[in-house]
Amino acid sequence: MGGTFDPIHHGHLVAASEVQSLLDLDEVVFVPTGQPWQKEGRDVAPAEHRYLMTVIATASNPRFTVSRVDIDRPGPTYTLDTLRDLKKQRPDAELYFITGADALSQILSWKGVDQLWDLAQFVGVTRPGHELSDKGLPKDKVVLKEVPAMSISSTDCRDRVREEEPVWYLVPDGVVQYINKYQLYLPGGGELQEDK
Ligand SMILES: Nc1ncnc2c1ncn2[C@@H]1O[C@H](COP(=O)(O)OP(=O)(O)OP(=O)(O)O)[C@@H](O)[C@H]1O
Ligand SMILES: O=C(O)c1ccc[n+]([C@@H]2O[C@H](COP(=O)([O-])O)[C@@H](O)[C@H]2O)c1
Repeated sequence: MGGTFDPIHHGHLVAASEVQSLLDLDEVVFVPTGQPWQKEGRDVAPAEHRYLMTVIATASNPRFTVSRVDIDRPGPTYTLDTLRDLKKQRPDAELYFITGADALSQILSWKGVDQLWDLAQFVGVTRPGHELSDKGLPKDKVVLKEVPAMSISSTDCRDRVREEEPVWYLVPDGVVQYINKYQLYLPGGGELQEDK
């Protein structure tokens, strides 16, 4: 499952857990984006913070892992590269790429979309406020799944932190504490050790 995870929240985690169970997947690899080019113009927290929050959020699930392939690759993040890198690391694996309904509806705008279908199956999952559809997508490469509705977005979590409203229970406890520790999403916050 690829995502900017700024921050990772229970919508991501429930979707991943549900797809793991429905498809009986051995592993769900969370892949935080390096430079999410379709989010250019937005302030995105440093990749190391997003990576570490993803590690904290997934640590207790033995089937969840986190990959650095996208944050360690320079330049804009393209799923074409993500899937090629994951395939190199797991040559025998059958890959499934999990996306929410909003991301799936944008997939035709992704780099080299025609080549994506040969690299993985795509699993589109329901997300409140977004229509889940495989219109215009190859039917044999895309599967649609209903997951428990979690009306949570990273945008809302960031806004809440900024407004000093709670994000408890929207994100895992360790992620709340991480956000507080580094003052993420607050003016002047989010500095990493090496920034200083
Ligand atoms: N509540 C949710 N339910 C189902 N899927 C979700 C949910 N939130 C995010 N996703 C999916 O997870 C992937 C990564 O999402 P992303 O990290 O951009 O989170 P986001 O909440 O959409 O962030 P932002 O609000 O900053 O745009 C995308 O495929 C997205 O569709
Ligand atoms: O490959 C692309 O061109 C592309 C364009 C936009 C998004 N994606 C991927 O879609 C996933 C969700 O992205 P986002 O921006 O909604 O967090 C993440 O893995 C991104 O790298 C990929």
